[in-house]
Amino acid sequence: MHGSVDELGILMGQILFGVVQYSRIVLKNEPSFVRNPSLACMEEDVLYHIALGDKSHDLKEMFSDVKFVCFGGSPGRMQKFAFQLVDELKYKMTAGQTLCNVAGGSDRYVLYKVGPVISVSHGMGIPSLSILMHEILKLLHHAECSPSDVTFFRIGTSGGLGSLEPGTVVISEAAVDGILRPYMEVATLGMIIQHPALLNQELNAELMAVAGEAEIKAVCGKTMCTYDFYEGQARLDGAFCDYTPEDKMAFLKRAHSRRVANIEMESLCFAAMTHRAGIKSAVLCVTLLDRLKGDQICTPHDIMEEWQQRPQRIVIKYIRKQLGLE
Ligand SMILES: O=P(O)(O)O[C@H]1O[C@H](CO)[C@@H](O)[C@H]1O
Ligand SMILES: O=c1cc[nH]c(=O)[nH]1
Repeated sequence: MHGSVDELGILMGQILFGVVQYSRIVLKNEPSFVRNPSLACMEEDVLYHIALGDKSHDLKEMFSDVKFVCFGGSPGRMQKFAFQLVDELKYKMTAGQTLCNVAGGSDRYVLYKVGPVISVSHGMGIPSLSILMHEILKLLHHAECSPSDVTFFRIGTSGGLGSLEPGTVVISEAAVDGILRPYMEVATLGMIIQHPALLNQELNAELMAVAGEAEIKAVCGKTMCTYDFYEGQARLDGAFCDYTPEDKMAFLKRAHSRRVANIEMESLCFAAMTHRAGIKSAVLCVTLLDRLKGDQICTPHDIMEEWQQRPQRIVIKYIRKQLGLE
């Protein structure tokens, strides 16, 4: 790309036009973990943040049987989830064997594999998830998994809106950004590219049915994904706050009137990147509080632990069904 303003203008026009086309082409295309011709020309692909690589590791041997990838923010939660999978999937380990963090060579994320399931932590916020998503998608590509056979889940926590009893699981029908737009914007080559943040309604219906069977209270609704926990989510308890309690309530009520059921910080990227790859995915987040009633999260730890398990229980039951274990 050359530097003149005119050339840049033409390029922007072409690319911006191309983006509109591009979104449509992606929808018609077969699912694909990667769409990047440069990858084939690289001598080695180093998945730096998960300390794996396509030359340093036999990714096909390690991961070709993966069918489900479960993401969640905290390393501890995803480690516990992995150990729970060992029990629930009746995963056989030889004497003295234990699960190991496959991404242990890096301390950015943890990644465990239990049979056909990956449990991986993504940290907080879109930038952290986005890095991991690129590397997980490339990992599955190098492992020669089939994109139409793999399902991604985000199992997390959120703030609820609109008289949802805390502890309710929200299954996201779509993700919207902090000003309620249904796409993730990525600044690319000096331009803003918009990627639609869509999720799979069929999968959502199956998950709602599974939640019903497990007697876990769950609802479907839009999820607002923000870039910040405090001002981005209209909290009054951040270090800075330039709005009134009335402004906060008016904003949250407006969001709720547009079908927003909960607020968290990764669903937009999760939905946009899985949709772009054509991979089936779902976001299930338990609500930790009703944001129309407050901002601070002060529920006792043991209750919170039990609530956090709820999205995990739904996903485990769904996976067990898919694997013919129930
Ligand atoms: O779902 P988990 O991982 O708990 O993440 C939620 O909690 C964090 C904020 O406390 C944000 O990352 C938000 O999305
Ligand atoms: O209110 C909340 C609770 C959890 N996570 C969020 O992002 N917001």
